[in-house]
Amino acid sequence: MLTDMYQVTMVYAYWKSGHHNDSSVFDMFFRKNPFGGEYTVFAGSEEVVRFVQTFRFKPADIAYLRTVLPTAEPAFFDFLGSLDASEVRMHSLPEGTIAFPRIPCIRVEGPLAVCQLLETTLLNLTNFASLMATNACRFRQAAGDDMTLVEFGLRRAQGPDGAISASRYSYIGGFDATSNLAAAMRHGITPKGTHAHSFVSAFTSFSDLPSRLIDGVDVVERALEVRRRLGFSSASDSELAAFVAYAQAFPDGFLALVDTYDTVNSGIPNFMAVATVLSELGHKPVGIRLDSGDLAYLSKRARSMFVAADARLGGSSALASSAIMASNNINEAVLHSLNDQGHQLDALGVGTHLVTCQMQPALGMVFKLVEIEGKARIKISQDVSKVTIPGAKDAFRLVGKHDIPILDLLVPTSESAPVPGRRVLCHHPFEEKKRVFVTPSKVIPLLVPVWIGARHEAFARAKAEAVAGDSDSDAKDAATATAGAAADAAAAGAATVAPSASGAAAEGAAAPRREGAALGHRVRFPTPTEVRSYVRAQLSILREDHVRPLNPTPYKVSVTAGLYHFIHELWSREVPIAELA
Ligand SMILES: Nc1ncnc2c1ncn2[C@@H]1O[C@H](COP(=O)(O)OP(=O)(O)OP(=O)(O)O)[C@@H](O)[C@H]1O
Ligand SMILES: O=P(O)(O)OC[C@H]1O[C@H](OP(=O)(O)OP(=O)(O)O)[C@H](O)[C@@H]1O
Ligand SMILES: O=C(O)c1cccnc1
Ligand SMILES: [Mg+2]
Repeated sequence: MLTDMYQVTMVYAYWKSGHHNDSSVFDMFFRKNPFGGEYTVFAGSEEVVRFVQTFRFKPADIAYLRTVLPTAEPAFFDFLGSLDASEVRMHSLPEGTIAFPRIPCIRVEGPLAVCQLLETTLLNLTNFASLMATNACRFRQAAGDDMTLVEFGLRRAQGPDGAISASRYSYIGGFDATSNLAAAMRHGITPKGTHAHSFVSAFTSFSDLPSRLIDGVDVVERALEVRRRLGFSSASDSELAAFVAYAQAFPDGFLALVDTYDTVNSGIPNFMAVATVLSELGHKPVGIRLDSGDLAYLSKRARSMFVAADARLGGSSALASSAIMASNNINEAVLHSLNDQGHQLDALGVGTHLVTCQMQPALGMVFKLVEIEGKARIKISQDVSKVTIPGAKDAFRLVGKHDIPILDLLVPTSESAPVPGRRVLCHHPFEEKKRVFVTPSKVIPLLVPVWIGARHEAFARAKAEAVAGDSDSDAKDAATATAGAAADAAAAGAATVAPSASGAAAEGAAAPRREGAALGHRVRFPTPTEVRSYVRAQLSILREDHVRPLNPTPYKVSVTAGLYHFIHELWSREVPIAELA
């Protein structure tokens, strides 16, 4: 039911006109990379497979739909209630694959009615997931590998589900931890947190502390002494009381938010005082968090204060290695600017602009029919970028010397796959003059089976047989090819599909193996950590100019010569030449 009403009304019309069982192929793809970039991290496929596994209208849904469509024939609702994804087959990019425009992220094959019904939910499950993972990946690229990145977005995210998805997919994109406990628990992400300003303001004096001791030592007295020795006379005692209370609770996890009153004259000195006592007692204080002001300047100032204080205290206080964390409306541009200013930050907490995807609030993933009853379909548009690439296709990443991907190639499923060491002509899908020969050293199949419904093979075979009796030989060939592919997959073990791009994948960037299953069977999905490593490995081998933040070079997505000519022939067939008088 998490779908648009028009899916159900279309299905009614398909059913009434006898087309509900037509064999169909849909491609889910996007046309433009987000954030002015030239790559997208595809995500959400695990959620898609989980959805398809249990796809079915419940009796209560059917009862409601009867009230929504009161004029529909009663038998339609019996049909709707009987639908599931057992005749559907789905190929997908492995979760975390770096994807490019026009490459099908998911190819869905099966009866028209069911495939149509999957559209909205599949888009809902992948659009935000992919946008979020891409956004996080850009933050990671900007921050560099050594920065600890913590997602702080729960309070600003688009509702509870937006928040959980944001945490999950920002982890995949390269964040290290989340403040969101529900997401951490559900997805096995490391939870991390500091404390808020309210914790500091909750203490008014040392008398708020029921005890001044840590390990039997009067920490207040010792901290006041360190503060004096370091020469800070205007630091807040109530802030120091709060820091002592936090240190008593977490003597080995002491991280202080230092900007409640005055970062340089109070927060940092109070942190140094408590941290010094803790390290004298054998504990290891963690560091500070800056949450306002000039974060580059304050990080550098804090680092130099730590170094100076450490020297003054005899060089064994461990202050010099304290971590400096920053938060406060950080976005990608701020991050690049902090880099330019030579910040001294070790960790960042990022909320609002990460989880709301400030630079672009949605990805335009779409779901288009590319084949029906073995006949390729094309959607024409004045805007050439919106013209769809017809027919069932596979996608391959052609990798050149030094394991660097050269381009992605769309190949009709009826054509054979490109082979390493063999030269292949790659056409721009729409611009005649743009074509190149590529001799790949490796070929990575991008679309792997993630769902083969238990009855898909029977459906495809029955369709092929029906078409065999037909006179249209084009349709016959295409349908036979579809049935053949289904049979191959079935022979490979329909009940335990083990899709893997790893066979031909570039070293270090292999998709994590996923053991899929037909309806009702148990599935092992790659862990978020495996997906995260896969994202990282691919990014590290892509040409730098494709992934740079500003004005990157587009990565090529091409079609085979056969597909190029087919697209243009079909286009001419579908759009007759206009006559002007
Ligand atoms: N050195 C810096 N270079 C570039 N941008 C920075 C730098 N330091 C902070 N920023 C960014 O500038 C913006 C400052 O926002 P704002 O004026 O709301 O902060 P503030 O007044 O210091 O803090 P608050 O309002 O939370 O007390 C934030 O987006 C922050 O991330
Ligand atoms: O700035 P973000 O990237 O969204 O990171 C999360 C913010 O949430 C907290 O602020 P809080 O809710 O206490 O409010 P404030 O900073 O606006 O005062 C925290 O101190 C960060 O500033
Ligand atoms: O743990 C923190 O410091 C935190 C968590 C959420 C939002 N802001 C800060
Ligand atoms: Mg803030």
